[in-house]
Amino acid sequence: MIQNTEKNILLLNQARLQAMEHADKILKEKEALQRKINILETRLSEIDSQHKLSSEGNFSDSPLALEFDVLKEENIVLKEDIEFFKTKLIEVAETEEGIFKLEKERALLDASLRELESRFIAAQANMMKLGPRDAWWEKVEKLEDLLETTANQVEHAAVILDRNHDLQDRLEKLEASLQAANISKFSCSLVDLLQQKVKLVEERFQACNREMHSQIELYEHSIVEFHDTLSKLIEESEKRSLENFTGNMPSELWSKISLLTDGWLLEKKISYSDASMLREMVQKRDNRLREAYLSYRGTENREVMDNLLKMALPGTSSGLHIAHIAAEMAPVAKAMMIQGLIQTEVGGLADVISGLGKALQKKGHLVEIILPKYDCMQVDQVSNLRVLDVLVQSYFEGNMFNNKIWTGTVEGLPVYFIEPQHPAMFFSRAHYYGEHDDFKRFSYFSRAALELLYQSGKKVDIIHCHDWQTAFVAPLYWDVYANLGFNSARICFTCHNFEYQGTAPARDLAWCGLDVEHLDRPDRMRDNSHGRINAVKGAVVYSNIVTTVSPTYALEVRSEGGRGLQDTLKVHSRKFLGILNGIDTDTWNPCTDRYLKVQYNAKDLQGKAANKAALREQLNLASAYPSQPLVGCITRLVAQKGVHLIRHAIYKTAELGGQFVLLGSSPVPEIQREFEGIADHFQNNNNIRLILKYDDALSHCIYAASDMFIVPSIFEPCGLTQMIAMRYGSVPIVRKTGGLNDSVFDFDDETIPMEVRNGFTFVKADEQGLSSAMERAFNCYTRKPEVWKQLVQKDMTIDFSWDTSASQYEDIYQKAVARARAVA
Ligand SMILES: Nc1ncnc2c1ncn2[C@@H]1O[C@H](COP(=O)(O)OP(=O)(O)O)[C@@H](O)[C@H]1O
Repeated sequence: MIQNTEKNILLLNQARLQAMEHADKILKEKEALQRKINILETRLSEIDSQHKLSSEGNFSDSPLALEFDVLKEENIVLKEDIEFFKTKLIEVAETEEGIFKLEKERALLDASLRELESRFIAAQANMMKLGPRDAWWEKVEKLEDLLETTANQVEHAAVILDRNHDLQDRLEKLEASLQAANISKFSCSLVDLLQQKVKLVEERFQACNREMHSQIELYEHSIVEFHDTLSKLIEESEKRSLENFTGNMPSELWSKISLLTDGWLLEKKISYSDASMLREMVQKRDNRLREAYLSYRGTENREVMDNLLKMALPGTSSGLHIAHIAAEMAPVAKAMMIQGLIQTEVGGLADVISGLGKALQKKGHLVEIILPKYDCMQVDQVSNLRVLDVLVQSYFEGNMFNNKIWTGTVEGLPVYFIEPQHPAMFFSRAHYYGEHDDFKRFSYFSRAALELLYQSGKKVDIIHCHDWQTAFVAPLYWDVYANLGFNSARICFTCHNFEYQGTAPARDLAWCGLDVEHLDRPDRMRDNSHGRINAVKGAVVYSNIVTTVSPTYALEVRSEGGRGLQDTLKVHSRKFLGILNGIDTDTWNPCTDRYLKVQYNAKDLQGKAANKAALREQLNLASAYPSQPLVGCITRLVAQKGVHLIRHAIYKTAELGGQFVLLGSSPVPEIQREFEGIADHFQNNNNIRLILKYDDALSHCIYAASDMFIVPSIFEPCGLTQMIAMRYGSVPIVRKTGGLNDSVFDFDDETIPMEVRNGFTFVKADEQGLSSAMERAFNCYTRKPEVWKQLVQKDMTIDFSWDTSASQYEDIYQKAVARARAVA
């Protein structure tokens, strides 16, 4: 469409050039006309003098004298006509003035068009990234229409010029007639003819004049309208680009610049100081850098680089440089269910990395993620994935190994993927976790990730590692890299689940270059209950900040929930705290969720009902009673999630006359088999459905369709499903533990303010507790539909976004950095 617009602009310019030529012609023609009129006047005066001569010769009484008298009168009339002609010519001149005015407008229009063209070119660069484009296209279409109208008017002006030609022809004929009149000594009939022709010319002139004026008026009107649209378009374009660069897109853009910078540095194309200046500008969201990048994007890499460097002026930055080192990240490396005996932490961590990363980036920090390059990751979720023209070497088991470094953006965040060139092919196993050599794989990765940061010459403020897989980063950083002068950062370690601690024989620590003797001590990395070393313990001891994913869980793990680490956590309690996770409110948004049959919001619950009907149809559930309550449950089927209580909830729902949908699968074969048995049992029951697999799309539909949501966990570090359920208007029924205790507040608990009560809870992990909570929920649903509706609406509007949690992380990061700077 932009190309068409540009074509139209070109056509319009051509038409205008033609119009100018025509205007020149009109001028010339006018001059010619003037000359001819002069000639006519001369001839008439000649005739006059002849007439005089004749009068002096006393022909007054002769018929010739009479004829001369008549002619004299005719001449007078003719003179008057010529005078009239002259007036008309003046009017033509005025018309010319109009044309000149028009010409001026055209010049203005030309300038505006040139500006528009350049804005179009600039806008083209961003066009593909603009959000909803309908309004934009509408404007462009309107502009195109206007251009077309203007072009038509110019064509019309050309027609008028043609008519002027016609007029000239007629004048020529008039002249010829006059000559004829001269030759035949002014016969009366010829004079008549002359008069008629003059009249005709006059009429033509008038018509032409009127038409010209109306065309000029129309043209002027179009120009005004054109300018209006143009300024609106410019205003809108500026607004859009501003929105664009402060909204979601800039993340992507800044991430790209950041990745380019690091790539050039690693490829030794730019110096450390240039790279850090560029990074600082990225951190400050410096507009000059953005503009330089946009204008040189698509040209040679060298050119982009030179121009970005030109922009790199020293400055100060308030944002932090934060590098997350993790084993998962949604949606590119969100762990999948693995059939096998090994229990794996899946799901939650991946969501935290992208959710927290995006929220911190929005707050103005420079956030980077380092992940392993798994062969099974979803590469289609990475933008601009490319391998750097450099190999980063890292130490492992006494040797140096090459690592390929891939870069790309995921959800607008810059991500580095490390692909080890190690014979064991650590991350080409078609699985994320659950390999016999996981300890080796992830200690290798931790070392390589630090090596990447070190070799990039980055002055990172915070290195944030997660769970046992990257817990090695903390001791490696302080025992190895700080000694090399790479010590600007503070280490934050988040344990998402103390169930998994990464233990191994002490000697295995040496693989990644850690000093076994130095670390295999009760106050360092030796496990508290057996002789192995413990990766999570090492991170707790060696990190500057230690967090877990909810305040209640942080309390629980200081007693038996710590799975042996309670004493260590108590010793380090001053740097340990719980921060409740958020949910990704872009992914989990019933107003925009593309998986839903109908999108809806808290004010319009009809949409929710439509999703319930759609899911019932999809799963072949009874649909005779739209208000029959539907209970949902989406979970990994592992002991932590309270599988026996989930099973009980299915039967209890059937007993209470509701419908139950379970989406889940288990890495534990016995549990998987048990639930397959329950699924078979209810196969012909049109109120119970068990879908024993991992299905992201279906999970969205279940959140939207269900009225209640069961989370009966034995322990739950944070839990995301209860928060997602609330956002979709499904009231949670949960056990009071960990993050469930921090996010769900019992509807009937009068010790809590009414406005925060949002679900149904039970304390004891037994069937009675769950049954009683379910009965209370069913009661409220069936007996007090209005109260229930208000509860649903309240739940849907609770803010579970990452914003609050990210602010807490920001706060502890900043305190740690400030302490470090004070010490320095
Ligand atoms: N079978 C499944 N199919 C689709 N999504 C699932 C399934 N099981 C769990 N999930 C998703 O995984 C995430 C679970 O996060 P969380 O509640 O923190 O539990 P976990 O302990 O598994 O990390 C949620 O986003 C949930 O929707």
